Amino acid sequence: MTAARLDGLAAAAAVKADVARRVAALRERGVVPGLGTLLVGDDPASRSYVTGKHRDTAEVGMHSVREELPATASQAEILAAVDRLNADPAVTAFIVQLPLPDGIDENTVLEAVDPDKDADGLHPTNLGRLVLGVDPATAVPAPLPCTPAGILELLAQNEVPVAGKHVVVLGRGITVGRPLGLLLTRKGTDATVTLTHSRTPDLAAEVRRADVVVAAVGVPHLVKPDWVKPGAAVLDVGVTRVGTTESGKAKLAGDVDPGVADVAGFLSPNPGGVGPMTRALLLRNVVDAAERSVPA
Ligand SMILES: Nc1nc2c(c(=O)[nH]1)N[C@@H](CN(C=O)c1ccc(C(=O)N[C@@H](CCC(=O)O)C(=O)O)cc1)CN2
Repeated sequence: MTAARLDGLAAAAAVKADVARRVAALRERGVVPGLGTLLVGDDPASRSYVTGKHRDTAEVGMHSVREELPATASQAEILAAVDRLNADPAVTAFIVQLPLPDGIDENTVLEAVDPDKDADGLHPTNLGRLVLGVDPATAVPAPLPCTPAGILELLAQNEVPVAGKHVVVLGRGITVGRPLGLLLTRKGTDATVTLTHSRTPDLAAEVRRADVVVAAVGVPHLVKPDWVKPGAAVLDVGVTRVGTTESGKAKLAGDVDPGVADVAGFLSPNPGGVGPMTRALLLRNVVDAAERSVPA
């Protein structure tokens, strides 16, 4: 078996086309949605993700505002930058690029973001709304964390069902695993989820029971072909820089062994799978926030 490719670039293009249409409609009403970003430090991966986010905003007709601080910035300086973005009328919603440098309390920084301007869905109020919103029909509208929402969109566009299926998520982090478990178990989505982590005793045995596997741990090629049920859908989210090419470009490895393509029914490439969806769903969160801010 060769797995069908869950092409994140194609799926992200469809999301971005819809966002661009909605941005154009808002502009006709005099509203220009704006994304703000705050980058602290000089991690090359974070810098390249933030640069990509600004490129995306230009592509869909949005405005963007970029705040940068050195790796030596204090917690107070970071909180002051968050306050500037909270107060900036040109910023509809913004993100604080994670991870923050060692010694900075990430939760305090995320909590300082105005929940109405939270483009990442990571403010405790918005995560709480996700917890409460097990029934989307009665839920308060709130941004969803971008990678989990992107994974659901990628599966939906490729008609991979999750309702009634067993999804095994590897990784309990706040940007992917934990909110993904909440999203997948909402009414209407109706998956059964096993959320695994570094202390799960027999990871291979858990993964073998999965109809859908989401690997978000950052361990190169952790998920082996003999862990995967034939025909399962496998989403490769984690990424590790494992060196540099001769031309100086970073060499990346996903969490999924390439041999899994011979066993799985569907496989997201990495790069080119979930990463572009994370960026596209960020744009959707910003345009959602802009539409919420104007009368219907
Ligand atoms: N505030 C946040 N910080 C971080 C998040 C997040 O959702 N919010 N997620 C990740 C990083 N991330 C977005 O910020 C992100 C990761 C990967 C990609 C992406 O498009 N990757 C490309 C490959 C890019 C490369 O060559 O390095 C791909 O997969 O094709 C976009 C965004 C942690 N921090």
